[in-house]
Amino acid sequence: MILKVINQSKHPLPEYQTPLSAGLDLRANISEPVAIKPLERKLVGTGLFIELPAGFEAQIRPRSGLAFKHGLTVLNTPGTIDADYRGEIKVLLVNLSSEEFVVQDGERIAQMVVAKHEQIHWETTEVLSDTERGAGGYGSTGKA
Ligand SMILES: O=c1ccn([C@H]2C[C@H](O)[C@@H](COP(=O)(O)OP(=O)(O)OP(=O)(O)O)O2)c(=O)[nH]1
Ligand SMILES: [Mg+2]
Repeated sequence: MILKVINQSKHPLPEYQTPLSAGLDLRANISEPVAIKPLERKLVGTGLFIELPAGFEAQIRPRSGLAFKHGLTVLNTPGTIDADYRGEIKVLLVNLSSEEFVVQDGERIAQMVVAKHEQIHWETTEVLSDTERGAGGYGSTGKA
């Protein structure tokens, strides 16, 4: 699909790193490095503004490498970019490690997955259909 974008960052547009990648890596667009202390969170801009078609959302997800190596993840993962949002795409990073992490300008800090979604209309009812699972959850299938 084609996605309209305004690129106000100093970096090239995000790219799929491999032919079948689901996510486009997003780069930090910052005037100076951003230090994130242990358990601190920082909102980091990308300089990107998009216009998603109706029925689509963009999800902002962590990069597993940063999470594994540095404990750096996206606090609100998956972040939701609504189709009617016209502001800058920002990434809410949180440092879950015991060491400070410094984000550099242009660093790939998260990935964006564009996905279709439904919008529902409620139908209020008194009864839901019977299923084998019923109300079981939270590990219910592991029990004897
Ligand atoms: O990681 C994110 C999450 C959200 N947004 C932008 C796009 C999204 O459309 C808007 C609102 O996000 P959300 O609905 O998650 O936040 P909210 O706390 O419910 O704020 P609002 O009342 O503005 O919807 O903020 C981002 O740039 N990055
Ligand atoms: Mg909201």
